[in-house]
Amino acid sequence: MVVPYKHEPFTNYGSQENQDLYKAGLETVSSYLGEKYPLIIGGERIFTEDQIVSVNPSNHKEVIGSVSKASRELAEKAMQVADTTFNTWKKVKAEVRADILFRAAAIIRRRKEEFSALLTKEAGKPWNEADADTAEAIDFLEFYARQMLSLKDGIKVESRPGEYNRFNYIPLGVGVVISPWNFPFAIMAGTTVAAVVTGNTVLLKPASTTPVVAYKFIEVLEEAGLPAGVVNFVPGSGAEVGDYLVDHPRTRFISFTGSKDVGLRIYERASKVNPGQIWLKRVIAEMGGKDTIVVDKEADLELAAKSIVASAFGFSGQKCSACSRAVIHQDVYDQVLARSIELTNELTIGNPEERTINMGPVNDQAAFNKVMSYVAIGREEGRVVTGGEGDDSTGWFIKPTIVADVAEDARLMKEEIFGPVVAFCKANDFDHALEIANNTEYGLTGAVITNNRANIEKAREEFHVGNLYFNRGCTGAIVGYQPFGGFNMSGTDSKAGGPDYLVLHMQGKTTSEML
Ligand SMILES: NC(=O)c1ccc[n+]([C@@H]2O[C@H](COP(=O)([O-])OP(=O)(O)OC[C@H]3O[C@@H](n4cnc5c(N)ncnc54)[C@H](O)[C@@H]3O)[C@@H](O)[C@H]2O)c1
Ligand SMILES: N[C@@H](CCC=O)C(=O)O
Repeated sequence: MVVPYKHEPFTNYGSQENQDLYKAGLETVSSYLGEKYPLIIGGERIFTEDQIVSVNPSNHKEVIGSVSKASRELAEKAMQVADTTFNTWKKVKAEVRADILFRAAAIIRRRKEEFSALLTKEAGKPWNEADADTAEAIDFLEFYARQMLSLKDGIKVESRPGEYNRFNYIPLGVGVVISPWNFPFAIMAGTTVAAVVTGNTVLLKPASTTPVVAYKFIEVLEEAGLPAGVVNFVPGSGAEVGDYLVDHPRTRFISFTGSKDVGLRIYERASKVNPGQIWLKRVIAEMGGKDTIVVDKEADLELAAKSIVASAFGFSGQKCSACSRAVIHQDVYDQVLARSIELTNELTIGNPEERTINMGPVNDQAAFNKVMSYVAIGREEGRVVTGGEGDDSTGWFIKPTIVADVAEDARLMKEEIFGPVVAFCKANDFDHALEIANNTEYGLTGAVITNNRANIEKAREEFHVGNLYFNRGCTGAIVGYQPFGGFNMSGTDSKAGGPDYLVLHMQGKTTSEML
């Protein structure tokens, strides 16, 4: 009997014991810095000359590891292995598949601080953010395992006298899982195991700036008993390996999380039926956001400022759910802006290996350049009232930046920045605020801070986002509690961590037997 699902608690780093554990995690990670990692195809370790070098974004001279890079030939080899392994894996009982996930969760729980410390080193996550990423990876394993157990016998359908009808789910085939660097553990692991527990085999292409944590996760799956060939680890260039696998006629589905541009490219390419292909590929695509916190005039203004600052600058604003627009009723705009500036100025920025650091670096030089270019745009489109400076000499650090008095149709209000920059925009009234909140092509998260019940109900109906929160920030969905995914150009709204997610990786089969 499996105990009911409960999300993994976050670690209290106020305790000395937990601080010591985290430091021990950092030491463990330091002991393997700079190692070389192979591809894994059918359990075989393959080293290539061409390598992806993963560096610490807080200190770009520190190499986290060098990971072998798949060529098209190796991607083809991996596809053949995954395709063959599907014939055996699809017949493994759902209980056995689920048990592997439960076991993997237990292994990660035992190595929690090591994984979190690795996320600090490889992705620049402060302790609490790294801990949340690790906890979410555990949650996905625990939640999807239970979901599979509840789906394994199908869904009851009606039968008439003399007839026995059944409706069951069967797996799809080979899935290509393409993951982003910003939740390099949770999203990479969650998307991989959702495909695996439903009986599919996987080619995992992790993001190129965070491949080491993905390799460590594959080791966990192996230790948990996952047979060789079920998950094949094929890091590589998106353009080369990504396109090749997306186009491949034996690819049955693609599970992608990342930017709108790449998501659209995948969606379009996957729609083409290539020679030898006998199915329509399925695409799960979770993409970007331009997420808004709306503040009403009847609201707890301290809560509003705290929610904006935490959602805008948590993990340097590098969450698809991050608040990049604060839309505030004109009557309270000045107060919320002033308090948000004060709170922002209290944030500590630096190498997140130090526990007291609130905000670390951005991901890489490209991210640094992009975010700084939006800061420059912000100077033209509004008033930079705090932050606005960057330093890429040792790591890619950008001060948390507030741009005030931005017009509702400005670029800063429309385009995903994916960094620590938030635009403040004044609304005439609550209806106007909702209109501004909806004026983007995205529709991922949003929050409304208000004490007005009628306005809560209005927003519930009219604020068009996949994840809408009231009187809290707009980040931090919990697996199994707040299924996560967005509308419009934010993706296919697949709702990771939700009750419908696994079904996207399967096909329904009806059998009807005359008795
Ligand atoms: N909606 C969500 O749940 C969610 C979650 C996390 C991140 N995101 C979004 O992800 C983006 C940040 O992540 P990113 O910078 O890693 O995104 P990205 O689109 O640059 O890369 C995502 C993945 O796609 C791969 N890729 C690149 N080109 C490819 C191609 N032609 N074919 C196949 N794969 C290819 C990359 O190597 C990487 O593994 C942001 O836009 C963010 O909003 C969305
Ligand atoms: N699920 C995360 C965001 C994932 C994307 O970056 C949240 O709810 O904040």
